[in-house]
Amino acid sequence: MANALQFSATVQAASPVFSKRMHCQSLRHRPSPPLNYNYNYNLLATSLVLSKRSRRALKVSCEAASFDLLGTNKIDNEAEKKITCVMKFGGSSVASAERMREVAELILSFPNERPVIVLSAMGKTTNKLLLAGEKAVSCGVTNVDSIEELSFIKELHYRTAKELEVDESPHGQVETSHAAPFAEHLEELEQLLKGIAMMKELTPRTRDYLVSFGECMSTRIFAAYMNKIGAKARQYDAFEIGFITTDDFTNADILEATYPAVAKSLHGDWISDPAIPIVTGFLGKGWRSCAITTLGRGGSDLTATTIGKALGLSEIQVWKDVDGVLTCDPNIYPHAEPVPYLTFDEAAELAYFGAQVLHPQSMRPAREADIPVRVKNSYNPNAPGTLITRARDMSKAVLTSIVLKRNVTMLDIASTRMLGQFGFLAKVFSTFEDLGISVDVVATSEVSISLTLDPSKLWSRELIQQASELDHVVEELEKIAVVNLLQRRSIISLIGNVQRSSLILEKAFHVLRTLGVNVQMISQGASKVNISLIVNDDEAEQCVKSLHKAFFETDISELEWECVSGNGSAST
Ligand SMILES: Nc1ncnc2c1ncn2[C@@H]1O[C@H](COP(=O)(O)OP(=O)(O)O)[C@@H](O)[C@H]1O
Ligand SMILES: N[C@@H](CC(=O)OP(=O)(O)O)C(=O)O
Repeated sequence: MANALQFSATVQAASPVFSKRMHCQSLRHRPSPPLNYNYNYNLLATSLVLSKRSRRALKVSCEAASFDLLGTNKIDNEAEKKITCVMKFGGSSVASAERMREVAELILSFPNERPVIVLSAMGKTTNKLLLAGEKAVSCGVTNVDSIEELSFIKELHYRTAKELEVDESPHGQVETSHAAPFAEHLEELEQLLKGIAMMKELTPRTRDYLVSFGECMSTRIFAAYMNKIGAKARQYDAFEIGFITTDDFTNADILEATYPAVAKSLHGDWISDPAIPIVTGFLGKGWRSCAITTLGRGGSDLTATTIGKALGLSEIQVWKDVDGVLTCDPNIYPHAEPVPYLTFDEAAELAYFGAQVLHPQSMRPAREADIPVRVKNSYNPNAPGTLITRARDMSKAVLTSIVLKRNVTMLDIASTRMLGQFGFLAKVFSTFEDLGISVDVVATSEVSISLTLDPSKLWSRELIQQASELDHVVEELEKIAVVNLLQRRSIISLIGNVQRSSLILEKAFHVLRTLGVNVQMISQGASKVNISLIVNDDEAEQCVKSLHKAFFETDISELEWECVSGNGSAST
């Protein structure tokens, strides 16, 4: 069964439902530093004082939610013309003072644009914060100040502020527009790590609160710098301006109420006192918990597309450290090349199946509002980048990109009953639904089903929990089927013009056969842009390299020659 080659349409995991009504609870502010260390930091994170700013944000969110229900667009058209685009800069683009200077210059080099800026945390700050949190769990309260990652983060932010000549701490002074009041965040971060050390536990909720310091500090420093050089800017914490999410800590989804709330906040301020908005990427506020949530790793892309849709902007730009979306991960194969055009479907599939360059959910708001997304390189702004739109000319398109998702768990499930049994698939999928596990790729026959489990959902849990969950899945499925669990598999996704699937498959199987690789499952997505192949983890990289050579380093006419028939058609 493990090697059985099956072919069927992919059943995509159901998209999260966005219909929950926004619950207008009090929007709470970041907790004040504790008066002493003898506290439960979990309670601390929820028992908060409503600041003046939070009360204003609450009012704005509630008004915006009711304004949405009325369906009336109160924002006047003149104002709508003013903000033109959103520009998101990832961690690599704002990793140092020098990079921040270059990004500021880049923003100001578009005098006709009036952008909203979305920033990620500086460089690898998010990883460092997570590591610091892990270390705090076991290091003991008195050793927190010697956590290496904490020192690194402090040093990086103080040094950057110093090099940019912005005040890091307006304590005791009147807060000026070029002050970057992040010193209090660093104090608070240390208190939080002490809280974690005391509790010896790092919950998903605390993890989100912990990583939020990265974006809160980078945006404050950058906004202060913009003001210092005379470009009037205003910093915003996304969780204070209406980014309302589910309470799925570490992987929250944006709720519908976000769009009118964010539009109202940003437009309102723009109209009364225009200044370039500098917004924290990645962060939101849980609609029930009112605690800070994060949108999953790389979530600032989603912040940017959400703002694009909220404000009805004409373009969404995501600035990275590569020349756009590439034909494969450059870390696997350095000869990867930029892809000039993509459809939303292709980009979404590419991101969902593991291309780190875009957040998996980030295409949804752009597609819903039909706003072009441009992926550009902040290190090389002259490179054309990748333009992602609803449709593109597919007449010459064969393969667009190859994506690798590693460390995937595959299940072969064969019914214990014979042919014609109804309800088998329903039972299998309801088991996954009950256990809250989503499925990536599926191939079925009448009595058997092969599928892979979404590692981002499964692996975000603790290791022990993962193992017991997998055991539980197998146990449940064994009530109706013979189950074979296969770990350390990889999904190779061939993103492109599936109207030419015969050509793609012929070529791909020729390559894989030459390598002696046995494909264990194959599935063609209903989206018609993706063919997924499952192979062993240890064979996967070589497969990607060889596939890349065959598809992208071979003259297209050679591919055409092999193609018996099949004109591409425009994708919509
Ligand atoms: N298909 C791909 N195209 C482009 N980049 C890719 C691809 N697959 C993986 N990557 C990696 O994604 C990185 C860019 O994404 P990311 O780290 O999120 O950037 P940023 O932090 O600037 O937002 C690149 O440096 C590259 O190593
Ligand atoms: N800082 C967050 C959010 C983000 O979007 O980052 P980046 O744009 O650097 O991928 C992360 O590292 O996941």
